[in-house]
Amino acid sequence: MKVRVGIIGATGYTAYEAIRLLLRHPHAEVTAVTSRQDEGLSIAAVHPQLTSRLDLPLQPLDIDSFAQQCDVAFCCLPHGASAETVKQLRQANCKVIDFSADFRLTSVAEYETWYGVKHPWPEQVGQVAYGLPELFADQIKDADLIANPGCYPTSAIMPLAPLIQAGAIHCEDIIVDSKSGVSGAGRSPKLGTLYCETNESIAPYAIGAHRHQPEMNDIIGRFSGSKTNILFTPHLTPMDRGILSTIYVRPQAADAKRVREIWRQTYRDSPFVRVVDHIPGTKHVAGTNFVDLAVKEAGDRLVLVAAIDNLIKGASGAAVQNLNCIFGWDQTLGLL
Ligand SMILES: NC(=O)C1=CN([C@@H]2O[C@H](COP(=O)(O)OP(=O)(O)OC[C@H]3O[C@@H](n4cnc5c(N)ncnc54)[C@H](OP(=O)(O)O)[C@@H]3O)[C@@H](O)[C@H]2O)C=CC1
Ligand SMILES: CC(=O)N[C@@H](CCC(=O)OP(=O)(O)O)C(=O)O
Repeated sequence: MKVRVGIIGATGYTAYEAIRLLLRHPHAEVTAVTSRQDEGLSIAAVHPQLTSRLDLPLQPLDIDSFAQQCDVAFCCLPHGASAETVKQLRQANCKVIDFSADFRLTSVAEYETWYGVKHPWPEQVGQVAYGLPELFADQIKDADLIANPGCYPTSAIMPLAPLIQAGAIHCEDIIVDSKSGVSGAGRSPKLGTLYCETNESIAPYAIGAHRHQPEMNDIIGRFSGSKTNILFTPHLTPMDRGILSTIYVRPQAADAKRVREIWRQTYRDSPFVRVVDHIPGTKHVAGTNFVDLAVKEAGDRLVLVAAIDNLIKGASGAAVQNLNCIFGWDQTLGLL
C-alpha cells in the first residue's frame, strides 16, 4: 500500500511542485488537497498542468477528516499561519513536513522577534528536525515533524556548514549575497512581485534584516565552536525560479582545492550535491533537486557559489527527500 500524502495550502506554488513530484513517486500518492478560497474546485482548475493527471477536489481543512485520509501532511502554508495547523495535525497523529519557517529556529524569543507573532506551540520550538538530509539525516529518519529549510538558507548552509566544521574558514566574517526568482515570494499577488515591478529589474531587499539571516546563523552555528556572523542580502531577479548565492569568506589555511575536498568528503553519499569546476548558474539546476557548488580564489577571500531551484531543493524536492528519509526509502525516489 502507498503512503498517503495530503497537501495543505494546495493552491500555491510549492504545493504544485510537490504534487508534480509525488505523482511520479513509486511509494506515495496524493490523497487530499486543501484550500480556503477555492473549496469545491478541482485541483486541476487551479493548477491546469495537473489536468488528467490528478483529479481531486479542493477541500477546506478539517483536521480529523484530513488525518483519516492521510499519513503525512505537506503543510504549504505561510509562516505564522502554519504553526497552529501543524500542532493540530500532530495531535491527530499525522506526520508533518512543514514548509514554513515556524519550527526552523531553536529559540522562541528569536522566532517572535524576527517573525513578529507569538508562537502558538513554543514547547516544540527547538525540538524539530531540520529537513536537510545531507546534514541531519539521523534526526530526520525518526521524526514525525520536520521543518523544511528556507530556500535561501539551503543555498548558504550547504556550502558553509562543512567548511565551518572543518575550521577551513573564519566564522565571524561571512557575506551571503543571494539572487532569487520571483516564485520565491509565493503565488499570492503582491505589489513587489507584479510583472511590471520585477521585469527587466533587479534590486536587493531586507538588507541585513531578512528573517533567513538568523536561520543561517542558527543552523550553521551548530557546526562551529563559536557563533557565526553572517551578513545576508537577498535580491529579487526577473526570472521565474532559481536561487544563486555568492558567498564571500576568509580562508583559514584552506585554498579552493581543500574546499572542494571537504565538500566531496562531506557529501560523498549525497546524490543531489554536485561539486563542479565550472561556475554554476540557476539554469543548470532548474526543475531539479540538485545543489551545485563551486569555489574560486579571489585575493584574500574565497568566493563560494551555490545554485538551487528554490521550488525544488529549496522547498518541495527537499520535502520529498525528507519523506523518503522518514520511510527509509532511497533518497532519490520521485526526484530523479
Ligand atoms: N516559494 C518558495 O520558493 C518557497 C516557499 N517556502 C515556504 O513554503 C510555504 C508555501 O509557499 P508558496 O507555495 O510559495 O506560497 P503560496 O503563496 O504560493 O501558497 C500558499 C498557500 O497557502 C494558503 N494560505 C495563504 N495564506 C493563508 C493563511 N493565512 N491561512 C491559511 N492558508 C493560507 C493559500 O491557499 P488558499 O488561499 O487557497 O487557502 C496559498 O495558496 C510558505 O511558508 C513559504 O514561505 C519555502 C521555501 C521556498
Ligand atoms: C523572493 C522572495 O520573496 N523570497 C522569500 C523567501 C521564500 C522562503 O523560503 O520563505 P520562508 O522562510 O518563509 O519559507 C522572501 O524573501 O521572503
